[in-house]
Amino acid sequence: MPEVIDRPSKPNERSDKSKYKRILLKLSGEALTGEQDFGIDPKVLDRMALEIGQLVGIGVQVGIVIGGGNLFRGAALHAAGMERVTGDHMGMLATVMNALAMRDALERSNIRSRVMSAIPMSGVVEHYDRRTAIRYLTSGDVVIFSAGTGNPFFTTDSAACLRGIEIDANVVVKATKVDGVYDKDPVKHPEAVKYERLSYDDVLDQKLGVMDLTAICLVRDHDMPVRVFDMTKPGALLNLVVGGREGTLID
Ligand SMILES: Nc1ncnc2c1ncn2[C@@H]1O[C@H](COP(=O)(O)OP(=O)(O)O)[C@@H](O)[C@H]1O
Ligand SMILES: O=c1ccn([C@@H]2O[C@H](COP(=O)(O)OP(=O)(O)O)[C@@H](O)[C@H]2O)c(=O)[nH]1
Repeated sequence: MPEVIDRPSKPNERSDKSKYKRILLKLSGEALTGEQDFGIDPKVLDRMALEIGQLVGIGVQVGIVIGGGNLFRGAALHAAGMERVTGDHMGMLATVMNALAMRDALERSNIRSRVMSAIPMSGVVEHYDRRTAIRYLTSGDVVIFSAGTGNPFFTTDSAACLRGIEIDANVVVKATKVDGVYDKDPVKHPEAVKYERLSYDDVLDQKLGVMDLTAICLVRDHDMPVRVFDMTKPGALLNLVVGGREGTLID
């Protein structure tokens, strides 16, 4: 008999409070640095765990893709003289470290969670398997997808869009340091104007830098909506998931 992988389960019984049943949350590695210069700030992780716990509490299934930019980025290592593919491998391994730290924070908050890796790492984390991931999500576990896509020359934004499409999430939610997509980088241009809503083609045509263009092409081809919001704003994630107007919607 074929395996049933998408049956309703207890955690979803309360998802009527939420606009979405299943989300893919992209967390940037840099956000984990918090007040520090490098690495992982446990205080930031604890706050994120609290916010993710609120979603689980209303029955939302949460998949997470975590970046590695707080530790290593392939492009930066390459610019400093390292071979690019080696640099990208280091970047992907950095995302596994962040995922372990995130799982630790979630579990300290009594939120059941799993880490899967696109690169096999027996004894440390499970190897990514889509059907298993969907089973975990359906049973209410948070699933952290680490090691990006498993391939060099990609980013964790692309990994987030890829996993979001694969697990049939209702939306990809990108957590950043800015509160949405602007007509130009708001960090460099304080006069930049924020968009409430944009089409995929608007982002591509205007080359808006909030997400890499490979990722945008992928979500466009699969009609996967993306919401970009400010993770440093307390309560923003929950507000967005219950249908509040947070950040910018790309669809
Ligand atoms: N048009 C834009 N709208 C919003 N943010 C933008 C735009 N162009 C560039 N950015 C930058 O993109 C960053 C968000 O992307 P993110 O992936 O979280 O950061 P990083 O690439 O440093 O990991 C913001 O901090 C912002 O400075
Ligand atoms: O599918 C992937 C995802 C990530 N990376 C590498 O991992 C690094 C960390 O990811 P990213 O820069 O996307 O992290 P974030 O900006 O979200 O912290 C990247 O710079 C790449 O070097 C990769 O090679 N393939």
